[in-house]
Amino acid sequence: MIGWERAQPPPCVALPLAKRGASLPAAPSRTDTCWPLITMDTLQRVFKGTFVHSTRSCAMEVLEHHILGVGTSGKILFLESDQEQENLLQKWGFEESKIEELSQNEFFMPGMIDTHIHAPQYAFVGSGMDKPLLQWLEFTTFPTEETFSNLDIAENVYRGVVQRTLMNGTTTACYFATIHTDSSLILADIAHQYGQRAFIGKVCMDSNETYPKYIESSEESIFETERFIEAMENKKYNRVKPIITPRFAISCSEKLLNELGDLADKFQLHIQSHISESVDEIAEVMRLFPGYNSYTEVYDRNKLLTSKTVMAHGCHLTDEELSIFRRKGAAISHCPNSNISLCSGHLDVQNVLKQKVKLGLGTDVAGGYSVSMLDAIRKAIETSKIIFMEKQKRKQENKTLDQNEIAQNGIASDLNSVNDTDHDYKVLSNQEAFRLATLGGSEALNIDHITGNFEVNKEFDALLISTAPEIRAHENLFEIPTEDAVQRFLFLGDDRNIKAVYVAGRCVVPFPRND
Ligand SMILES: Nc1nc2[nH]cnc2c(=O)[nH]1
Ligand SMILES: [Zn+2]
Repeated sequence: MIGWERAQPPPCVALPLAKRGASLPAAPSRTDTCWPLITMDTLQRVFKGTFVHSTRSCAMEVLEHHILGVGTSGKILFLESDQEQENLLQKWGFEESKIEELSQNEFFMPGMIDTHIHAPQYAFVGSGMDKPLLQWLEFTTFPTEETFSNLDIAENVYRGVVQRTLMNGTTTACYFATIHTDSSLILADIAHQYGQRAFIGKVCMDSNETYPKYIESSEESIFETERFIEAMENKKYNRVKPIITPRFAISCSEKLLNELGDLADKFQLHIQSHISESVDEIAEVMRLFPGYNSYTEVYDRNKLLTSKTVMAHGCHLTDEELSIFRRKGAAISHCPNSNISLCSGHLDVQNVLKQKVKLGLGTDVAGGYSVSMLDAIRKAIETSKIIFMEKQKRKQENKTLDQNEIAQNGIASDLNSVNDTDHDYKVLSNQEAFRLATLGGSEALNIDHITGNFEVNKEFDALLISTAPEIRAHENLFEIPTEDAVQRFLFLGDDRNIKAVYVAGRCVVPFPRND
């Protein structure tokens, strides 16, 4: 079994974290069956300053004057008020002089989680933005992806996308590669080399009416997916895992979808695909799968909707379909840049959250033109504002219709009445968007027991942010309340503000020098 499994109660465990520390328990004897499993985490680094993260109950928690300890395992051992400093140092046997103190302009936030990105499409990011989805796939995307049978092309583009996303603060990326197994393995290796946490999907597609050159048979697709999974297993990467990746229903036969569902189950793997991105796409799916009632049903009846599934877009899902997502514990990756760039539609984030469906953000490079998750945060907020304005406009139009009806008939029919929920619509807050890019992403990928915020025992995936005035001279971010500095970073910041990136406690940006 591979993947980041939620811990089963282990047969034998080390002491609870709170009890670990300076006074180590005696090592068990060699004959003790627990011996190989005991690992003592020792305190490796301590940071002091401001930490900003999300929890289940608080979209954005700002912890000033705090102290955070990271163990050799890469896990967070404590996060407490710095008033506890002396006790903590004593308990963990750590020297005060080794504490790394942040400046007034700096804070730590969790690493961002891109729940949907196409690594090969980095090759043409920012171009081909003048077509709707299906034409864009046919004329821009498939011809480019086809060239990834060439391993040199793959190596070059994949190195670029891993470097660029890491520099922009993506500590976890859920990647689509191409149909080519060997170049997909190169992507896995590069993510591993650079220390990025990643899911890698060898893309599966056995149908392609519009561009038949970029295709595999269903047998080949299953055989190659198994080869990919096995090769990944043999590599034993700690933080890079395979993910079952049917491209979308249009490019997969029912047989292929079904067999991929079986593979996901057999190896207990994560699953990713696209769903209900554009109206034309949905019509095509319903034409190709006449025996199904909805797009969601196509995946669900083929065992592709599980608690480890993340489906990109979902702009046009009905509430009934969303309720299937909720029941199955499947997640949606909201890709607002792509939704706008390809004129696919808007996802109503507030409705998805109301329906209690797991939700993360994705860049969807290169349907989306930015590799930055900060851009995804901004576009998610802007999309929500557009929906808000549309609802306001509808409300105003209906009010006018009502007034006209009253003038004519003395009473208004309720034909024009706006749904109650439309009146309550709230724009997605900055804090909630921040949560979607961090903790939400970890929930969507079902790795929230490992990463997503600064809870003790999770791995330290973090960004050291600097809002110092010399970085952006034209905005005075100096000496403003932390909440305001965070908000301004979310709207105005970029990779220049990201001074360091940590994955599981290891500094991965700036990149280590080779000399
Ligand atoms: N945005 C997007 N949608 C898709 N649907 C199927 N393939 C793709 C893709 O590469 N990008
Ligand atoms: Zn996509």
